[in-house]
Amino acid sequence: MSNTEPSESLITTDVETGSNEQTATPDRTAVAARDLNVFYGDEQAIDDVSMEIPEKRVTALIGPSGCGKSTFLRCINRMNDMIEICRVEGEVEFGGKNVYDADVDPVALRRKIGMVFQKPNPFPKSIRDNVAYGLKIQGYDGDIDERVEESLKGAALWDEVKDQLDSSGLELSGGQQQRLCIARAIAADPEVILMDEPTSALDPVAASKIEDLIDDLAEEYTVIIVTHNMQQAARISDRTAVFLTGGRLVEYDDTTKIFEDPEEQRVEDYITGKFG
Ligand SMILES: Nc1ncnc2c1ncn2[C@@H]1O[C@H](COP(=O)(O)OP(=O)(O)OP(=O)(O)O)[C@@H](O)[C@H]1O
Repeated sequence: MSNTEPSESLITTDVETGSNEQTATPDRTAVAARDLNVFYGDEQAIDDVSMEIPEKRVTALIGPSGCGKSTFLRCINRMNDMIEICRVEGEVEFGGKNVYDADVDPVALRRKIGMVFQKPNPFPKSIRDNVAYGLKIQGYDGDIDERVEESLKGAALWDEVKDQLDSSGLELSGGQQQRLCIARAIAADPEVILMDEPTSALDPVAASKIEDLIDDLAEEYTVIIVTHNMQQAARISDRTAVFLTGGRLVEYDDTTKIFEDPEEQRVEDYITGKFG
């Protein structure tokens, strides 16, 4: 939330030299979870999680299967609203507001906080309409073709599809379909893009293109990504949050710190493959 003071832990200073000649710009917080608890019926999936996620950075959520990463991600844009037995307590602050406040429109929220899923899910429509569909529904009054082009460029797909915009999105390869879904999210002009294991259904070459794209996206958007692939988290993220069983956030820090010198033995054990 841009009107919130950045937390001290996110302020980068040159500790070694104490130099303040190059004053680093402190990261601003894009999304903050506060005392978040999530239940499916009687079962608790997220246990009292608080964390501030910096703007225009890549934040990775890692941890063993079932530890609540996807649940946490889905809380951020209220995708869990779709799950009847799911109950959320606590707050997720975005844009200076708790997204769970009664006056927040979840549809508008999801335009600002887009989502990309594990399996690419383009609509059975043309490439153009996949990107334009949301704009049309929204009653966008700008130049739709221009926006389609910009979004496809932003998703590093334009050069590959510019001559076939009227072909079905389903005819694209898996990696291209995933980039089309990213273009669809970008078209809505989001601030945050949530990604739930966006490369796990792709071959290594397609996955690597998405990783490069994520790096570019972070220049403009806040990216929050769930990944099972620790090398991927280490390669692409600035911050890493480690969740362990029971939906507890065990450690959250700069990615290099998490991977090179974690505070918690449990985190080191997880990262070195001793469990999970
Ligand atoms: N729709 C649902 N209904 C009931 N329980 C659910 C639902 N979704 C998740 N859970 C439970 O909540 C807990 C956390 O699941 P979640 O999918 O968030 O974990 P995860 O860390 O993303 O797992 P994975 O890495 O396997 O995708 C698990 O115990 C899971 O069984």
